[in-house]
Amino acid sequence: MYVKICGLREPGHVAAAVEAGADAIGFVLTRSPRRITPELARELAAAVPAHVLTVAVFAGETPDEVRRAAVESGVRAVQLHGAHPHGDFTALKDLGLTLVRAGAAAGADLRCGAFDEDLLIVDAPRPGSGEPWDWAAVRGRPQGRWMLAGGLAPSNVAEAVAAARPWGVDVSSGVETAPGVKDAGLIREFVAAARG
Ligand SMILES: O=C(O)c1ccccc1N[C@@H]1O[C@H](COP(=O)(O)O)[C@@H](O)[C@H]1O
Repeated sequence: MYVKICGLREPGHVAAAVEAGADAIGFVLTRSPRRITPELARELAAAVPAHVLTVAVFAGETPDEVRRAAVESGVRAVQLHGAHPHGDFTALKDLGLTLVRAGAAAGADLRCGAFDEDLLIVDAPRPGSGEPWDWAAVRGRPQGRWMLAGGLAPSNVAEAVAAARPWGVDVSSGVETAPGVKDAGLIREFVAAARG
């Protein structure tokens, strides 16, 4: 089970996620209570070992804006969340970074790779809201390397995995004590529960 912990802002929480065995760590560089600057993302990413994927999260920025912030932050992957057209992914291909497409299931092409992306995230309608949704509704529909997101937490991730059967899981709110405030204990619990 591939596990991504998203919305990290502090070195201690990055270390907790790495030590807990996360496969990917996300830095939000778009409008959000979790937003950080590309400079801070670069500092945080510098402490992440090479086997853990560092991901910069965007939602609605132009390819040029994404390119600038991604290069500035030194991450190894870019996540475009929401209604980004195929052309946005094509425009970023030459960066040589892992491309992640993310969004709600309704009306979306759920084949990973359909937009030339490397990973797909199937999320709740409101990203980063912590709102659970009907995970079972997508069971058997997404194809390829896809992560389930939206309202996951240590207490429900096993149930969500059993319902949707994803390749991986992605969490933000469920490992926080308040919007944008991560908790090292919840991060550890989440990784263990996702793989349990
Ligand atoms: O986390 C955010 O604030 C965010 C903002 C804008 C786009 C994506 C965002 N995060 C993504 O949302 C899900 C996690 O949602 P939840 O909080 O666990 O319900 C995940 O894909 C994050 O990468």
